[in-house]
Amino acid sequence: MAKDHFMERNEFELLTGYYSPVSDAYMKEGLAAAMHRVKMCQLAVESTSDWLMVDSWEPRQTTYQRTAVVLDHFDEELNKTEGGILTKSGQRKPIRIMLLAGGDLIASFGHPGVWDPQDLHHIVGHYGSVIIERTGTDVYGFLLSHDILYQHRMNVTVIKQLIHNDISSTKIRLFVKRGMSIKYLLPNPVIDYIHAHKLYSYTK
Ligand SMILES: Nc1ncnc2c1ncn2[C@@H]1O[C@H](COP(=O)(O)OP(=O)(O)OP(=O)(O)O)[C@@H](O)[C@H]1O
Ligand SMILES: NC(=O)c1ccc[n+]([C@@H]2O[C@H](COP(=O)(O)O)[C@@H](O)[C@H]2O)c1
Repeated sequence: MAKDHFMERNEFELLTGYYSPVSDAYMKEGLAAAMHRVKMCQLAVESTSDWLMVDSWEPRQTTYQRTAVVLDHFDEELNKTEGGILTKSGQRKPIRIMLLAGGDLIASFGHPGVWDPQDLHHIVGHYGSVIIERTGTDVYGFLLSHDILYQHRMNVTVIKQLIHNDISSTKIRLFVKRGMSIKYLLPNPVIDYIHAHKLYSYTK
């Protein structure tokens, strides 16, 4: 959906998208070890996408890295180390980095103590965000009500979900735990990997 959005407009040329799985230091209940999550993301993009990739810097970190710091990492690697993108004219141009997230993640910007306001200015003001609508979250209402998001609203692109997709990784993990089928909910190589490594307390 994000790709379609950018292909339809001439504002940006979409270069690539990176999955950046959170490190084990985040300690979110139910998550598999980072090495498995990286592998599953790799299997997913290899089998389904010509523009998505996986970056393993964040999951390799031994301490939790806030999202603002993760975006800085991409900026450092793509724009400072690489010098941006080489254009046809032989010149280098800086790459615009943005946070691609679902509506629920953006709604968490309003949860007290979860995000540092300085980080939010950095993420949305300096980088910008592409938000995919998600069932259960009123993204437009939230954009209006949240002071920092509203201040940087020109840097926020909301993408409408034309077909509602309420798939959730928590539900997928629960299905596996209960021995229920996850066929058609994830790419087959990922399903095979989950079963082969007995992730999410899967027992036959
Ligand atoms: N069905 C969906 N529609 C839109 N965005 C989604 C959807 N599922 C996940 N995302 C987005 O993908 C990113 C990663 O999500 P995460 O790994 O936390 O999984 P999740 O499905 O949101 O987890 P949970 O089941 O706990 O809600 C977040 O930005 C989230 O908003
Ligand atoms: N302060 C922050 O930078 C902050 C806060 C909450 C979640 N996040 C990020 O959001 C993503 C999703 O987190 P949850 O699965 O907890 O919703 C993770 O990548 C996490 O690092 C960042």
